[in-house]
Amino acid sequence: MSNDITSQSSLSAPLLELRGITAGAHGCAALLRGVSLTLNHHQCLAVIGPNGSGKSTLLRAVIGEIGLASGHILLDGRPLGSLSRQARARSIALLAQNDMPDLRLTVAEYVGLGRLPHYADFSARQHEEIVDQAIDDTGLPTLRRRLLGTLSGGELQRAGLARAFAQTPRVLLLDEPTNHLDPLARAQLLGLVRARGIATIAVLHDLTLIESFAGRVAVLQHGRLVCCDTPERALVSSCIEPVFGMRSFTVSHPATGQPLKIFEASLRA
Ligand SMILES: Nc1ncnc2c1ncn2[C@@H]1O[C@H](COP(=O)(O)OP(=O)(O)OP(=O)(O)O)[C@@H](O)[C@H]1O
Repeated sequence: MSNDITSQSSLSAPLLELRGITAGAHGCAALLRGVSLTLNHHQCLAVIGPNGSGKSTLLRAVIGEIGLASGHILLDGRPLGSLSRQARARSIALLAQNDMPDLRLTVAEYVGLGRLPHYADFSARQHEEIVDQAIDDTGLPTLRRRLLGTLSGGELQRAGLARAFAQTPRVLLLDEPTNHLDPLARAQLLGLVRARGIATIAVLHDLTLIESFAGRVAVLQHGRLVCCDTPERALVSSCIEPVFGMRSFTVSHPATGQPLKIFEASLRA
């Protein structure tokens, strides 16, 4: 086993690899079934799928909140399970869907929590600089001393992203990070993530944002991976319609002439 792992650590190996993982909450049928995925350095992978298809479960399995019934998760070719909690927290940050931070914290205090896994390895000054940078990068410098309880939903979302940035992870996991955000703010937040260059897995519901954000898209249905490909190839009717019940069309952008995907969604009672 150890030889196998060593040989995985070459530069060409993916940063994160899920090999046939099956996982579920205690006493439940499997919520993920044989999912295999790879995430390369600096790559953005979008995970899409209907409600309840296992997207959050996938992220929770990667951070070790949910145990695997079978399969392996490797970081740089090493089983994640062989890493200490601290080593894992230094490497992987999660911005969860229903993060409930203590609303009495200031933005700076909250973002500073991202430094905890690195606490002993940096001076107070260095921690402060990293926190300040994360706050600046997410456009929150004027809110540094504000209590979380006074922020709007979108500001709170950006503070959560700043905390994840401050953790300086190698892999960033984002669970519906554009919730609560207006259309411009959604694009801005995903732009911030891309610009950061961290390998990222983001659960997204807004299919129109994916092409400009992600290099690959994983489509989940009933806990199974039904497709993982480039947005161009994955966001087509043959993949999308059986999963979401809606069609996808590629049209020519009226201003730029670039291919543009539109998704047909009809209201259903
Ligand atoms: N602790 C648990 N116990 C029982 N069932 C669970 C548990 N956690 C998740 N589930 C079930 O697992 C399935 C997948 O949940 P998950 O949260 O991963 O879905 P999702 O794709 O992220 O959904 P959404 O888009 O609604 O956020 C759902 O049917 C959910 O009810």
